[in-house]
Amino acid sequence: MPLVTSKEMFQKAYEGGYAVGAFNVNNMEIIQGIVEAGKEENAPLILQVSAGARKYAKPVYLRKLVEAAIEDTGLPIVLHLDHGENFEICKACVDDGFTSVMIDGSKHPFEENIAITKQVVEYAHERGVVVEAELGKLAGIEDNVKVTEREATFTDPDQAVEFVERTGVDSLAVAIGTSHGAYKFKGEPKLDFERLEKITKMLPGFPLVLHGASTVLPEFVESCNKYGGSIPGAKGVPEEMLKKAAGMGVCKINIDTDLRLAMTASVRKYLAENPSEFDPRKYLGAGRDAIKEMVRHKIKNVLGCNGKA
Ligand SMILES: O=C(CO)COP(=O)(O)O
Ligand SMILES: O=C[C@H](O)COP(=O)(O)O
Ligand SMILES: [Zn+2]
Ligand SMILES: [Zn+2]
Repeated sequence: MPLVTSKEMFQKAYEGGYAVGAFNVNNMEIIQGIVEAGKEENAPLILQVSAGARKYAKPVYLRKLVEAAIEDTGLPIVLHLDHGENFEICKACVDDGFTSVMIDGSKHPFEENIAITKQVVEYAHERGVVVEAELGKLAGIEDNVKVTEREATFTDPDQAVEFVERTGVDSLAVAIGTSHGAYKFKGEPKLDFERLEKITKMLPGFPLVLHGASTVLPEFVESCNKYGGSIPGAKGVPEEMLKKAAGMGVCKINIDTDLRLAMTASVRKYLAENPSEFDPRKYLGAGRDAIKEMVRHKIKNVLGCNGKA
């Protein structure tokens, strides 16, 4: 099975009322943990690479690791660029063999976002690659740029329809109250489901994407803090809300922070409990196992994409 696009994946997910997990990858252990879980659960997978990940690992290493994951598992896997900020990085990834790219023009005014998205769609579609765009602005941290809650804006449903029609984009990330990182809510978690419902009704059959969708499970935060970490007050999107969104046209759910927490908690614990151990395979192996368990949990208990490969 070669790399696939998300076209058919999203269609099946939309009709089935479930979502496909899009997991951020940065190194071999993360990739192996994710695909081992995907294989055991027979789930379709989206592996996404940010600009920061490309810088950290070098593009060729990530691409070859994902190729290895496909050869190893035989799963349908989408290789996706996460938050491409301009045409050039999207083009580089299309040319590099990615099957999906995100052009994130959400920080630009509406007309500019349309123009830049159209340019990417044109280039990508000619080469059989699908495109995700973003409308509305999420709060939180992205590539070290902090968008404050005041600067964040929710997606306007009328604009979403116009945006999709004019750009020809394949999926759209919407802002309904989620945010990137481990600090998503100060008080009670709340998402604007009325807005989501409106968008879904006005764009029937069209796949939507939810960014900033980590749950920040308390046991992992507690474990980080117990073994020398300091991440007080972290809070994410409750699992029930993610399940609800998956039944409302959201076909792709982005998860990065929960992987980071799983890996960090397990590495901290391993090193704290085994102070004389210095073989990186031991603690990175513990990190890989934790990633695998986290992804299995997401696939089975939150996304509902188990058995859908
Ligand atoms: O949206 C994301 C990647 O694009 C990840 O969101 P989290 O920070 O909630 O994991
Ligand atoms: O949305 C952002 C993702 O979590 C990727 O984060 P990063 O830019 O630090 O790799
Ligand atoms: Zn964005
Ligand atoms: Zn994101």
